[in-house]
Amino acid sequence: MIEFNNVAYGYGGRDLLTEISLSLNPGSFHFLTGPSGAGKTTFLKLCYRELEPTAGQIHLFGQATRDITRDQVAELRRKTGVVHQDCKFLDHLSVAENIAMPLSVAGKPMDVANLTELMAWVGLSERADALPAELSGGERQRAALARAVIMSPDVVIADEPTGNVDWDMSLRLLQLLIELNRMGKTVIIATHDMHLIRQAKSQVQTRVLRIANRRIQQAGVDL
Ligand SMILES: Nc1ncnc2c1ncn2[C@@H]1O[C@H](COP(=O)(O)OP(=O)(O)OP(=O)(O)O)[C@@H](O)[C@H]1O
Repeated sequence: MIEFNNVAYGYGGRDLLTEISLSLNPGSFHFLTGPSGAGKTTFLKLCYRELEPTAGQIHLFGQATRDITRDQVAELRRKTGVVHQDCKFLDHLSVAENIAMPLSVAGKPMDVANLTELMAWVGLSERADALPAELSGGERQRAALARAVIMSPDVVIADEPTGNVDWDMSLRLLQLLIELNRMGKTVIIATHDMHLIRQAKSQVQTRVLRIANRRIQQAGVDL
């Protein structure tokens, strides 16, 4: 589903990531960890073709990213739901309208029942008409997750989804991501939080990837 073949990426001519070869299978659950500035967000951006590698090849859904057309990029983005680290919203629109935004951008009709169900799933039914500025950190993250999955993507990528929330909320967010994985979605989570990884390991088969020395290694079982 996501294949890296001897990939390198750097900003300004200096490699940040190098010799990355790995394969993420459909339905798998991955954590990506590593020190601040190691390149986690950069790696995730390569996984949804926000960035193209400076060397090597990436295949997403069987397609070489280098060769794909603009239309195919749009299609590929629809298959991948992303929860960004800073989860931005359109401040003048309600939470429900923000969550439904990917549908309007794609020119798809809004299925109200589906939106209602999705809002209930993330526990935001009561906040549908609120403005983003009125949400707590945990509510923002859950709204961002709902927005990321409204197009029924095959892959869900979350960049530090629990960075600014307490432990109870972290567990709640993790639970939602585990549920998505049980529905068959491939899940990739970047996090510093080893407690979160341990918690997930007790519930779901996960692979932990760690960035060290510009390379990505599979972490051992000692986490
Ligand atoms: N657009 C950019 N231009 C130049 N340098 C960048 C750019 N984006 C990121 N970097 C640099 O690349 C390095 C890796 O950034 P990245 O955000 O991928 O790391 P990270 O592991 O996600 O960090 P954190 O855990 O702090 O979020 C950092 O040194 C960062 O300053």
